[in-house]
Amino acid sequence: MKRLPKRAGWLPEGGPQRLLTDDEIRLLGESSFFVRDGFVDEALAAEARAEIDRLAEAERLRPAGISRGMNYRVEDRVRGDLITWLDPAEATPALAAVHRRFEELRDELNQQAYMGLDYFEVQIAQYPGGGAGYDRHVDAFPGSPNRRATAILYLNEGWQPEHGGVLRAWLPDGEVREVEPVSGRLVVFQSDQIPHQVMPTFAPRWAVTAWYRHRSAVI
Ligand SMILES: O=C(O)CCC(=O)C(=O)O
Ligand SMILES: [Fe+2]
Repeated sequence: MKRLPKRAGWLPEGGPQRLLTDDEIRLLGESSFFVRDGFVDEALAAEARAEIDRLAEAERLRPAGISRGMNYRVEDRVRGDLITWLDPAEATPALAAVHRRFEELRDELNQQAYMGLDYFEVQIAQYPGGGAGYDRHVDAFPGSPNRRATAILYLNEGWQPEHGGVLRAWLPDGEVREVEPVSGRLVVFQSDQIPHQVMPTFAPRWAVTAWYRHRSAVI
């Protein structure tokens, strides 16, 4: 059979466009953590933030709790954000586009890092300012078949150091990283490996977080 000729501009050199770089994949393996800027462009970030504000105005966000089931409680000294879960079937356009981006990220993590992620859930969180934060925690217990990867996208245009609200993360090699939640920035880490904390926030702070699981995981 005759092979199709290569067409310039059809596929980039080296095959389909990849979302993650080799360095990011390597960092996720070695440090369980990486940060990438520009995961979504400014216009999409601004529109997603506006859509979250409209959800807040419609009182669709509620105080986040800690723990699940019988231990669930709202404890705003531990965790001061307002949240809702993002249902792609009902999402407004920019938030639906953000959801698709997280889906592409899942596919890429599976293809490049063999993470076996089937299922993910996406949470929208807004910290109101006034010193709200989230105490040090891990998103999954080590070795449990629960959350495998966490990806956090920030939507805060014009973030200033005096706004606080950095993500502080303790890496396995002892390094402590501080990440400013600037618009379009994505943080990805292995959910059971990285204790982290949202430092007190003195301006409203928006984040969208995806947690990726394996199909067999107990919810
Ligand atoms: O917004 C952040 O930077 C992190 C939030 C977080 O740790 C969580 O929701 O589990
Ligand atoms: Fe967390």
